[in-house]
Amino acid sequence: MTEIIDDGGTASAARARIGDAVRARLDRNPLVSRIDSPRLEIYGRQAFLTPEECAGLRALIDSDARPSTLFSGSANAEYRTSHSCNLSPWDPLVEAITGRICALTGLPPENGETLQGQRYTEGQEYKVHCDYFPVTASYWPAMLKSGGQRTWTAMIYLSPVESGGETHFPHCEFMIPPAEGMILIWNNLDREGAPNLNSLHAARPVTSGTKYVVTKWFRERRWAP
Ligand SMILES: O=C(O)CCC(=O)C(=O)O
Ligand SMILES: [Fe+2]
Repeated sequence: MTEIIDDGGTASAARARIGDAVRARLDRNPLVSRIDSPRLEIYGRQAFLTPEECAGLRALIDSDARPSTLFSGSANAEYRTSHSCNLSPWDPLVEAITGRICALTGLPPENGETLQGQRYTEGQEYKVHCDYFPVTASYWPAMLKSGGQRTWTAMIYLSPVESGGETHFPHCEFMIPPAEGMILIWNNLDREGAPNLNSLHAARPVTSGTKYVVTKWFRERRWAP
């Protein structure tokens, strides 16, 4: 019997290569800017989606959103107070936008989890967390089989927010205010392919207005839930 090596928490040449390829591709794109941070690889592109596309995705989220759960499956009233939903990959708008995220990053569509929509009304937030999986978590063995560690996150803001709702990276000492249509792309792993603690982030509480986002998390291998 071959034993599966539980290496999602360590450096890995395969994961480092994914980082290298995405970095090279984004660095070459004149529409994409690297956000200056020594501790985290993070990029942004304004107006990745048109206002009409943002409105279309907001309508899909409004039609299906329910109270968010945490990855562990527990509904946590305190920690992630937004509403969220998985967007159907067969919806033509979702399909088109997913294709564009993959073209932008060069990441294979089959490694991407289902596009998730999220809505935060006033007072709602998603407290500090990492998108990569802790290998000590009870759900890690299942994640290892379903595509392994998460690598890059792509997130698109779908609405302007009057105040609050910034995406805050506390170890990097910056936060990004939502701008309708803007995509943020960050590497949850470091250059060696190990989880990067500095990718810790939070969605700060919305203080006025409503915030909508879609998030796509990519795995190191084909996602097979
Ligand atoms: O809404 C945000 O600004 C962050 C969302 C987030 O962290 C996530 O979906 O993993
Ligand atoms: Fe996150």
